[in-house]
Amino acid sequence: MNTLSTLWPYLKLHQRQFFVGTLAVFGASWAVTLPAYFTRLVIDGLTRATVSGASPGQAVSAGGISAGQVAIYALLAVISVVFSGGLMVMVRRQIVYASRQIEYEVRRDLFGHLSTLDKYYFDRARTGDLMNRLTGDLSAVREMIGFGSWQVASVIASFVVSFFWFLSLSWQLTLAVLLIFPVIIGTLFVLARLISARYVAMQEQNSVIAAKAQENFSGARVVKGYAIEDREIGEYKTMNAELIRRALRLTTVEGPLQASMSLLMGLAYVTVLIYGGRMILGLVPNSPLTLGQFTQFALVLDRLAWPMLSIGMITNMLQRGSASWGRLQELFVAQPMIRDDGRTDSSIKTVNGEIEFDKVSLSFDGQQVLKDVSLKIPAGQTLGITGPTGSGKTVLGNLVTRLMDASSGTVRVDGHDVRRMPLKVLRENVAVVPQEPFLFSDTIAANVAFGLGNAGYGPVSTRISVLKSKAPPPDERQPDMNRVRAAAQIAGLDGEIERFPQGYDTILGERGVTLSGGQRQRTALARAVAREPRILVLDDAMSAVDTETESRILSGLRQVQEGRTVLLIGHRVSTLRHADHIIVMERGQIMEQGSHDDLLALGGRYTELDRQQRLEGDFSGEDETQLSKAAPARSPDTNSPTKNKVNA
Ligand SMILES: Nc1ncnc2c1ncn2[C@@H]1O[C@H](COP(=O)(O)OP(=O)(O)OP(=O)(O)O)[C@@H](O)[C@H]1O
Repeated sequence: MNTLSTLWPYLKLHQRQFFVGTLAVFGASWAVTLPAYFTRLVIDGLTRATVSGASPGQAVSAGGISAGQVAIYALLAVISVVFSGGLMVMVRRQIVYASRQIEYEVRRDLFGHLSTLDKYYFDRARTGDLMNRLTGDLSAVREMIGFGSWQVASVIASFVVSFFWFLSLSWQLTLAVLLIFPVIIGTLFVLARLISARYVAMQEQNSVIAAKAQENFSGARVVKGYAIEDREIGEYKTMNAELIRRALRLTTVEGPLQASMSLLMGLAYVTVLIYGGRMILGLVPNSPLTLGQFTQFALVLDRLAWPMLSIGMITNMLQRGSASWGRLQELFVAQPMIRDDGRTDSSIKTVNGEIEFDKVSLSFDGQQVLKDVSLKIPAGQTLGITGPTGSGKTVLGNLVTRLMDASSGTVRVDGHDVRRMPLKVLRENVAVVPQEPFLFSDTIAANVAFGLGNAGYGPVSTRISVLKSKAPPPDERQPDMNRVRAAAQIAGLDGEIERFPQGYDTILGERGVTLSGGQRQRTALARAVAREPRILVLDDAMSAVDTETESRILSGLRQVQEGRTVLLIGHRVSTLRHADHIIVMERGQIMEQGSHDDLLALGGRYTELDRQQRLEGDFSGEDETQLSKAAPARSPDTNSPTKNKVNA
C-alpha cells in the first residue's frame, strides 16, 4: 500500500500554503543565479573592452562596458541576492508553518482515534510504543512534509533553473554534465531502499526501549521491592546495545549516500573544467564558448552543489518520514471491536438501571470464563458478587459497561440488549470503581470531579484545518465543589482530605503527594459516586479499606443508593451482607445465590466463607459486634427478604 497517499487529505488542507511556498522556492532559486549572469555580462564586456585595446572612454563603442555599467551590474547582483533571501523567508512562513499545522492536526486526529479504541486494543498495546509513535514518528513525518518538501522543491527548482542557464550557454557542455545523472539516480534508488528498511528496524527498537522504560518507571515499586534493579538495568543495556547496532547499520548507508553525491558533484566539475576549457581554446569544433559564459556555467554549477549534496539528506528524511507515517497508519487503521454500529438504537437516551444476564457465556482464546449465567437485577437493587479469584466476577461488571461482549447469550439493561444501546448513553450512566484505581497527576478535587464536566466538549472534528479552528480557551471551569465534597464524604475520605494542608487542592501523583492504597480506592469511589450514575460497579473497591471504614462507606452509599443499581464485588462477607441479593461464583458459574441469611441457612460456600472470616476476625482480635455497631441498621425496606426482588 502506498502509505503516503493517506497523507494527502492533510496536505490538501494546506495546498495554498504549499503552492505559494513552492512558487517562492522557484523565485528564490532563479534570483540566486542572477549574480552569475551579471558576472558573465561584466566579464564578457570587460574582455571585449580590453581585447579591442580601446581607451576607457572608447570601450563602450568598441562593444565593451564602462565602469558605471559594471557598478550597475554589481548592484543588480546584490538586489537579486536580497530578493532571493526575502523569498526564502516567505517559504519558511508558508511550508514550515504548514508542516507544524499538519503535525498538530495529525496528533489531534490520532489522539481522537486512539481514544475510540477499546479495552481489547489497549490490553495488547504497549504504552511506550504508542508514546514513541506519537512523538518520534510524528516528528519524522513533520520534518518530511516541512523541511523535506521544501528541500525537494528547492532541488527541483535549482535543477530547472540551472539547466535553463546551462542550455542557454552551451548544449554540448550541458550534455557532458548530464552524463553523470543515470549514476546519481541508480545510487539513490539502491541506498534509499536500504535506508527505509534499516530506519524501520531502528524505530521498532526505539519502541521496545520506550516500553521497557515506561514499564520500569510505572512499576518502580515492584522493581525496588524485589531488588531486581541490576537485572532490569542489564536487560535495558542489552536493548540499548541493539538500538545502537541498528542505528549504526542505518548510518552505514546514510554516510555513503552523502559521500557518493559529493563524488558525483566533483565529477561534474572536472567535466566542466576540462571540456569547457577545450571549448574556450577552440579545440572542440563548432562549440565556441566565451570566458564569461564559462564563468557563468561554473558559478551556476557551484550553486547546484548544495542541492546535489542535500539529495542524500533529503532522501534520508523522506524515507524516515514515509516509514514513520506507515507506523502512524498502523494506529489509524486499528478499529475498536466494540462500537456503535448498524444495530445501535439511537432512540435509547436514558438508563433506568435494570440489568439482566440471559444465558451469558464468555470465552477468551478457547478458555471459557463464564458459563450460562442467568440473573436479573431490578433497578435500584444491590447485587453482591463473591467467589474465588478468577471466577469471573470482574468480567460480569465488564459486560455491563461493554468493555467486553458476551460470546453467547444476552446482557440487557432496561430490557435492551446492551449491544443495541448507544455506547455513550450506556457508559454515561454506569460508573465503575476498578480493582486498581488510576489517579491522575492533578488535584484531589479534579480527580473526584474527573467524570463530570464532559458537557461542552463535542466529538473531535478530524480532517479540519487548524487554520479554520481557533485554539480553545484554557479550561478554567472549577469542579462543582458541593458535589465533590458530598462524594468524598460518602467515600469516607473527607476527614483525611481536610487534614492535608492544601485540602482538596492537594496535587496527587508524580507531581504531588502519594495516597495510601485505601485513600486511592476511596478517591476512585468518590469519583464514581460524584457522577451519580444509574448503575454503580464496585469491583473489590474496598479491599484496601479497614472493615470499620468499609462499614461507614457502605452505610453512606445506601443513603445515595436510592434508585441506583449496584454491583458490589467483594471477598468479605461484611461487604456483601447488606446486599439485596448475593451470588457466589466459581469457575464462571453461579454456584449459590440468595440473601445473606438465605445463604447462611444453605450451609454451603458462603457459610464457609463467613465462618473462615469470623475465625480470622477472632484471631486478629476484631470484634464483630463492634462492626455491627459501626454499620447503621438497614432500613426496614432493604432489610426485607430480597429473593423475590431479584429473579435468578
Ligand atoms: N481480557 C481478557 N483476556 C483473556 N482472559 C481474560 C480477560 N479478562 C479476564 N480474563 C480471564 O477471565 C477469568 C475471570 O477473570 P475475572 O477478572 O473476572 O476474575 P475475578 O473473579 O474478578 O478475580 P479476582 O477476584 O482475582 O479479581 C480469568 O481466568 C481471567 O484470566
